Amino acid sequence: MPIATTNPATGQVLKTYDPMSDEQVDAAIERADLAFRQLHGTTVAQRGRWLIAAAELLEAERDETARMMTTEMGKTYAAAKAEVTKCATACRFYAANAVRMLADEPADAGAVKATRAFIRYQPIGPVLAVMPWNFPLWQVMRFAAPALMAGNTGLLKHASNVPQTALYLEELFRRAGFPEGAFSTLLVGSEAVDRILSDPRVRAATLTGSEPAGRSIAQIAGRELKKTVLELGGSDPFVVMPTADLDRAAEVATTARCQNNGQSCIAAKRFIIHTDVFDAFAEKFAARMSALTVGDPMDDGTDVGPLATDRGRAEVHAQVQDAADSGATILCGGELPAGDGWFYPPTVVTDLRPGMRMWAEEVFGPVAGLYRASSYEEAIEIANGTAFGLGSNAWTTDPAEQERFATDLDAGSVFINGMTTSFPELPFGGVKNSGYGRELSAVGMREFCNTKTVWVGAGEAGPGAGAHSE
Ligand SMILES: O=CCCCC(=O)O
Repeated sequence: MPIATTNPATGQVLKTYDPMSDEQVDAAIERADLAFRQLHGTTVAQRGRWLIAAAELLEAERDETARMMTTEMGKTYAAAKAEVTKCATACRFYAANAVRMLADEPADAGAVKATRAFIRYQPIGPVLAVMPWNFPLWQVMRFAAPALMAGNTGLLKHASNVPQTALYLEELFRRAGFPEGAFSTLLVGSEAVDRILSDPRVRAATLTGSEPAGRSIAQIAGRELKKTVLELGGSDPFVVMPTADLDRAAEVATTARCQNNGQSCIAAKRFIIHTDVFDAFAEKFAARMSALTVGDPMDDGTDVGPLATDRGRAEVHAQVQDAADSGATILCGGELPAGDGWFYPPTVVTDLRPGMRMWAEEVFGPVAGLYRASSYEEAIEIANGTAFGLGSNAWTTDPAEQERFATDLDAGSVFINGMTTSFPELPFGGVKNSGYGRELSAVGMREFCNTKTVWVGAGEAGPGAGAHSE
């Protein structure tokens, strides 16, 4: 894929970039390594001041930054503005909380025969971040803000269709005051990742992206014995039980499926509805999905903009057609629109069966699959019956059922009577083929820290010397 900005609303190529040479990449790695040593000599409070400066820049430049993102990947301007604001909030959150998150953690010295014992969180060095286009600012920020606060440096290999956003991020951190090299963008194709991650100066990698991309990074990192955090695809269930508020559930389901033009790993994708309320929910949901306005993402009245790439749209349509050809019912949408731009209508498909692509695959567009469950147990079986386990949603007002869903849904998060979303305060990540490790919160920040055990004895032969063998 060429490194270029192509407006998904028109299909027009607006700007192209030459990939960086190996020499340029090596120089950036060297700068990241030097900046790591420099950051080591700074306090958390100093790094917090730089991060607050980044937040201020984001807030001041919100509208033009949002316009750039909309032009590069098609999300609505309103959603892009919200994304910039969310990034600023995350910067402020980590600036305010990193001292607490990185503080030495005392342990029970007596229990380990020490005079003092504690855990110290220390940075590990330059981290490679391989990031996707769908939340081009946020996905990077949720890695960068905690990583920089911890004292790590970042090397960004962003998706090839968002080069302007990638370059903006490098500039943002430099203008905010972080040392040269603390955060660098590498304009390279994915074939360069093996060489970068194999460099001994690069200590770890984080990837948000597809399952194949995750496997590839994990393979390289395994060979090189480097830590990875992987946030991969999802096919999140959205279960609706008879006690749920159906109007509210249908409204949130529509947002949960069509947020970001349907292109979010944590979008609800499989709607598992109890038989008793299936018909009522299906009617309300299809009506809401059909009422969404698809069009120019810069227009305030648009709910759903174009998909980011022509290839992505072709894939979504092929999945819908495969279901229709195999006997599924299309309640709304499903037609490829004529004209320029990679638009796709909000679509609801039901009567899905095993063997259809939509049954097993993630659909990365505004397409919902509706499934019928005759009991709680069947709902759980369908919900957990995929290779993914990122987010999950369940709608019920029965407290006992809420408890059961919280335990039984096999996913990195469970949202009851709401939709999956990310917060700087809460860990974010998945299980099964949705990846491993966590981003955000103290848990995410510590993924790229050396969790160092410090044991201090009195120096006498005896307790300290013998402690390890007991
Ligand atoms: O594709 C992943 C989307 C994550 C969005 C979020 O963090 O809210």
